[in-house]
Amino acid sequence: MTAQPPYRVAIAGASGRMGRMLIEAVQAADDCVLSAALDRPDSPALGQDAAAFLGQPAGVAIGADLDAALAVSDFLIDFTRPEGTMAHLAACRRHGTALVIGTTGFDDAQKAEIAAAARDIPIVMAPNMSVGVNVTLKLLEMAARALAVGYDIEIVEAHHRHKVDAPSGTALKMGEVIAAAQGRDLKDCAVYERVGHTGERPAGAIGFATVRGGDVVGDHTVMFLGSGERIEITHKSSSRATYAQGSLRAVRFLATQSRGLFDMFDVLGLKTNERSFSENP
Ligand SMILES: NC(=O)C1=CN([C@@H]2O[C@H](COP(=O)(O)OP(=O)(O)OC[C@H]3O[C@@H](n4cnc5c(N)ncnc54)[C@H](OP(=O)(O)O)[C@@H]3O)[C@@H](O)[C@H]2O)C=CC1
Ligand SMILES: O=C(O)C1=N[C@H](C(=O)O)C[C@H](O)C1
Repeated sequence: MTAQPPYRVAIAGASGRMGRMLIEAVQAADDCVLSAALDRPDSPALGQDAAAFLGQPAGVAIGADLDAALAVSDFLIDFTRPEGTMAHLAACRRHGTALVIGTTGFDDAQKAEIAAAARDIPIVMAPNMSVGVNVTLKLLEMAARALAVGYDIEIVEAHHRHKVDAPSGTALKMGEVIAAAQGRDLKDCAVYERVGHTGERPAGAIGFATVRGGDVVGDHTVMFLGSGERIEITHKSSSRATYAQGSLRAVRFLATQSRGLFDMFDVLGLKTNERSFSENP
């Protein structure tokens, strides 16, 4: 697609935590206009102005008619739940609408369906749209290569009490990036639970621990635990605005793509041609 500014952006999950943040970001952006705002058919928010919470109405009512919304939009930004995203994906494919997916918690079949849709439409999908987290992922790649032998790896994440999936999409992505940098597959080494008589820690495991409570926006720490030292790499979000700004960067990136599945490394120019662990022992 080659959309020209102002980009017509529809927001799904309009009354959610991220939906509101995205509406505020679109309203503040010079090169975007809010073209539609979507929520579930049974949402009490239907019919309300999408930006009423800002005290400055957008002139766009929150609706549930996906086809009507996409008919007037170039882009859809989706921060909802996996089942919502899958419905939005099918509609975007029908309409040729570019899609930014921030939702987390997809299973393998859903991920395969998203990849298949990307043969027809351009999609950016990332479990974390913030610049800081994506730079952290690059730091983790480097640390994982350098600390591949003799260091146990544990990933600890904390989020607000309303989060419904665990571990977070970001924590899983960190595990994937680390495993890949060491020439491994996370599926073969992830440990998600420990309770009772667990026995000693298996060599090579990548462990996950989850904290839920209060209003924590999103904290992630990766520990590389060796003998006599440990390295901790931490990212802490203090505002959801970073996710919204990253999503708008994804929109601008997609404006020049006709199809394909991209991530925030593509959007931020962080893709590198570093040799893999197996090529670079
Ligand atoms: N990639 C990133 O950078 C980030 C990703 N996220 C992810 O985004 C998602 C949303 O997070 P958050 O905004 O906190 O969640 P909220 O629960 O606050 O908002 C979700 C919104 O989506 C709506 N929704 C829920 N299910 C469906 C459905 N089946 N179809 C259509 N709409 C639906 C909700 O409506 P209702 O309230 O009526 O259920 C609500 O408006 C999560 O998966 C989260 O992990 C969050 C922050 C950053
Ligand atoms: O649900 C959230 O809030 C967040 N979800 C994403 C995730 O699962 O990684 C990103 C961020 O951590 C906030």
